[in-house]
Amino acid sequence: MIEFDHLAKTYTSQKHGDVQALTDVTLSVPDGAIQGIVGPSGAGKSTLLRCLNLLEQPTGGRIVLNGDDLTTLSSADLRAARRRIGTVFQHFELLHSRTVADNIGLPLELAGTERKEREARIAELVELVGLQGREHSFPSQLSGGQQQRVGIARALAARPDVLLCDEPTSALDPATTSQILDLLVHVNRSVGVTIVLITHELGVVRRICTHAALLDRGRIVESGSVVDLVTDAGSALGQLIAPIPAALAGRPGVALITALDEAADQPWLSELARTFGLDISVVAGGVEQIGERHVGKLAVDFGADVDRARIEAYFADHPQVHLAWLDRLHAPATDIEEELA
Ligand SMILES: Nc1ncnc2c1ncn2[C@@H]1O[C@H](COP(=O)(O)OP(=O)(O)OP(=O)(O)O)[C@@H](O)[C@H]1O
Repeated sequence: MIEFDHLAKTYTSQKHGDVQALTDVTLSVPDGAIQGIVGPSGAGKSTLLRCLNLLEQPTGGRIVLNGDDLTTLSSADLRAARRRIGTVFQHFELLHSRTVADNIGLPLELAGTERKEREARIAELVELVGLQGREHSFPSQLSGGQQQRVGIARALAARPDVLLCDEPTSALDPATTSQILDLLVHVNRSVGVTIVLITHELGVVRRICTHAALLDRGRIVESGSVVDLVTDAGSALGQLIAPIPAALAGRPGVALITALDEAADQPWLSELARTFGLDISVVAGGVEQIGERHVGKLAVDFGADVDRARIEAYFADHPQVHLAWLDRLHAPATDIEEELA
């Protein structure tokens, strides 16, 4: 478990004075989660990342990793703690004069691991990330996706508790992005490493994250499991991850109906229409795969004159399906939405 506990970071410089990059960040990341952190430019994502990988000292609050407070470590303990956090970078950051194997083994070399043990670990990692046969290639001989595979293997070399991914796919084309995201899920499941992923791309969150947090102006505005967020009609972050068209906001008689897994596949919509003799139409949404879950999210038009109490009574009897009238919801934060689109 990683706990950000009222974390704060203020940069002080003569030129800009005090800049409060993180104000009061409180967030728990469960073991084995893939935690996405999204936010507009300047929200504090990089600062949060640099505090977590111990490159930056917070000015307030704590970061607790499996019970250890990382913000109060001595410099000797700091070195050991850094090994518990592997970082995957946006632009790979490989050493171009070193082969794939030597890049992957670098953290072990720096930690003084003996050669035989290092070689065995490198072989394991090469297989894990699917780079068999490329061990002796140099980074310049690899595609972007292959270079990121090296970056992921290197970050895992010292068996960290946390894999910190900083925009890991934003330098890659869509097909390669998809392969790298699959690899991150594979690594998460097979090694059990917790992943914290900083991204601008909501599609990445939708595709692989189990948990998400929205950071804005140095604060966590919203956080939770992705499934809870996208099935909560009042969640602005859920709306960003799995949007219903903004044009429908506030339209009378339109409700957002959400359902999970088996419930998402049930013919409850036609049952509803039959039971009440209603003409209803689905105006947006569908059933989507979000991570491993099946999430049904539909905007349904019951007509402006519908007897809401009767419909609500039906949903009260069907707790696996949720209903929220769109004209009773708050408008989503469109400025953040535009930046993250
Ligand atoms: N070394 C620094 N000195 C002073 N201010 C800084 C420093 N690094 C970041 N900041 C400021 O802190 C705030 C948060 O910046 P940060 O880079 O963490 O945001 P971000 O969400 O990662 O943005 P982006 O997505 O554009 O990279 C911004 O106002 C930024 O100007």
